[in-house]
Amino acid sequence: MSTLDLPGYSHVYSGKVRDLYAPVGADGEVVPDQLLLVASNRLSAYDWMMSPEIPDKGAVLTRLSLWWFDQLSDLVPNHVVSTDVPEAVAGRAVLVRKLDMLKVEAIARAYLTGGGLEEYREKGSVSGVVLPDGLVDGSKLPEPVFTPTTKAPVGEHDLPMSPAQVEAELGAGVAAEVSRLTRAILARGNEIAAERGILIADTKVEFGVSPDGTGGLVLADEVLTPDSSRFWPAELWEPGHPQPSYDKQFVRDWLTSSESGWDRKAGGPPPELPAHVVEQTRAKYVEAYERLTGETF
Ligand SMILES: N#Cc1c(N)ncnc1-c1cnn(CCN2CCOCC2)c1
Repeated sequence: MSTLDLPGYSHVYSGKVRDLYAPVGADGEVVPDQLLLVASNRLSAYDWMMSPEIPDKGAVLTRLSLWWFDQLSDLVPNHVVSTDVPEAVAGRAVLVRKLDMLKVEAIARAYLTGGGLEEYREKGSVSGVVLPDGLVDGSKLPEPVFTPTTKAPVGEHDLPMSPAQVEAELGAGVAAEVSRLTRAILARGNEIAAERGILIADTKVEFGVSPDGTGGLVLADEVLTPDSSRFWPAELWEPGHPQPSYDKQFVRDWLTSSESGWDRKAGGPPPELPAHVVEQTRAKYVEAYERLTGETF
């Protein structure tokens, strides 16, 4: 993964699909209260980084996240400062307030699948919340459930956190507010997305607080994008089996088809994606953005 040489910025961190830079002042010192959040065109599937990248993915998801921040501004303040960013990352980067980030991945689930379904099948509950009997893969939950995890180091897996662990990490008051806001964000997201034919099964958001201790929780990172959430086409929703992913299904279907020649269980890396899969995947990201926002990419 190559980081960019951005004059006026120093590289801080690279995740699977996004990179973080710190602005550097004329004196060569890092500007202490801002960061540049850059969305790449990288795509991960089945825990592998795909090649080639998906053109415009970073720009589409950045625009979508900015749109959601605006839709949610009555619910929670956010970290966005400006989209006045270096030309090299124009359209796919945001200047943000540097926050003290909470050490909890704030996840809420509106539909049961993935790790939540596994826990439900084992315990009849998820993150301590007892659920009705008879739920299956893709079942809609009576209401969004907060299912927090730790923030594991790169290469390790996030681990489920019990309510007691979250309270120990954040304090009872902040823990309750994080739970409330995370569920409210997903509920609002689904109100809007459902009108556009998209179901958001679950989402991961991140909160921070101002380093000077003033104010309350601030919504950071990205919000309600196909990278942070499971997007499902509403017209294909059918509980009882894995749902098609709005944005990654073309990649998954090709990788698991005989055409790719990839044996996922063998443990080796996946092959290069063919052009038609790359193009179809780009088109799905653009379609999600345009259906949700009503704007043309
Ligand atoms: N958004 C945002 C944001 C913000 N507004 N303020 C401070 N930090 C972050 C941020 C963005 N990504 N990460 C996770 C990656 N960390 C990078 C450092 O090392 C630990 C992992 C933190």
